[in-house]
Amino acid sequence: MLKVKVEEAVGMVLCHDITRIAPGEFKGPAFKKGHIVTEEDIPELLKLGKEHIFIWECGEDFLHEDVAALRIARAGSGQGVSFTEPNEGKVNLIAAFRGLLKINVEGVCLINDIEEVVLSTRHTNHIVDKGDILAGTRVIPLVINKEKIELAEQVCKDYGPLLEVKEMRSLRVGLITTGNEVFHGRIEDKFSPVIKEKLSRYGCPVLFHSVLPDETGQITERIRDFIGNGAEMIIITGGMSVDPDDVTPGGVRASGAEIVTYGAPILPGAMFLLAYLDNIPVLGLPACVMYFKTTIFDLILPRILAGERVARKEITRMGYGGLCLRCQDCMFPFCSFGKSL
Ligand SMILES: Nc1nc2c(c(=O)[nH]1)N[C@H]1C(S)=C(S)[C@@H](COP(=O)(O)OP(=O)(O)OC[C@H]3O[C@@H](n4cnc5c(N)ncnc54)[C@H](O)[C@@H]3O)O[C@H]1N2
Ligand code: MOO
Repeated sequence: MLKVKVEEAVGMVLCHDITRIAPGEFKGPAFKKGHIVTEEDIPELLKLGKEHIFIWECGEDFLHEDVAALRIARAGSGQGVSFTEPNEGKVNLIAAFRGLLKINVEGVCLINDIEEVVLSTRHTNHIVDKGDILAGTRVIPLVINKEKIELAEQVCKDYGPLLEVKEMRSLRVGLITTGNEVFHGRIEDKFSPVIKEKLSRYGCPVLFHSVLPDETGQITERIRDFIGNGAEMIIITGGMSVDPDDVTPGGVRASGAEIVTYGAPILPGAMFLLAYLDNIPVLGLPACVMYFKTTIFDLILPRILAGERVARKEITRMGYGGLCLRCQDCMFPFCSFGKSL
């Protein structure tokens, strides 16, 4: 702390509140701790009886907390992320449009490893709406050594934007319902309405829909037909487990699709299949997707619509946070389900 004459304090940072009292009218801080003194403040300060004030020794090597927070926000924000003006030293990062939030978790950890620097975020890979808060950043002291902020900026450079929002586009879907019991009319198809309703939330139209028996050849042929006719994503239900009549994975394999995974460490969703045929995603959805409100489908679909090609390694990492607690009142995404690393 340094005592300086108010006339010499322009550009310097106040290190205590300065109170104004007008009897019966007002009592409160006229100037707040952390305020940068301006030319116009001088007469006001003199009127308040302040000829000297205490300021932080904020030389060339130091940055005001507002400036520091803005610099971290600017360096860490990628496409689809805007940020607010500082408020009491804190800058909020905000979604500029609806989309899939992507966070470079490793980069965020490195930023927080820098002493006195804070970047606090939501979870990655979740859908955010326009205007949603994504993260908050600030530094702990009122002024901070410039080198720390330069280091934070270097981390952002090395790791790419730490936060971005990816736009999701709707895909035209070819839906294949398998199962002899449905095909022969022994039971009513209750799976397709669930899938159609979920897809409609993302604006994805179901262009084609077939109900097929448990026959590998027919499944293979229909996948190819749908793609040939313009389907941008194939969804197949039924026949995903290990019973003799569960032939869907075989049908997908025979189409020539590259299987990313058959099986996923997500409950519900263990019997999930993901494959790509000519870059078209082919999803085999186990019956749990029909029964449970939230499943692996809710974790994978947004990523596909955001244009990501999901690799097996990413699916295996989903085991951490992959257990749905099946709460009576589902609060997803405000729960631990799908909060993988
Ligand atoms: N022997 C084993 N059985 C099951 C296992 C296992 O590991 N070994 N895993 C269980 C898990 S976990 C799941 S999830 C399901 C996966 O089932 P499938 O996706 O193969 O579904 P299906 O066996 O074809 O059907 C299960 C059940 O749901 C009814 N169903 C299917 N499609 C429809 C439809 N369109 N409309 C109405 N009802 C439908 C079907 O009739 C069966 O009753 O497997 C577990 N079993
Ligand atoms: O394998 Mo199932 O977990 O209920 O999809």
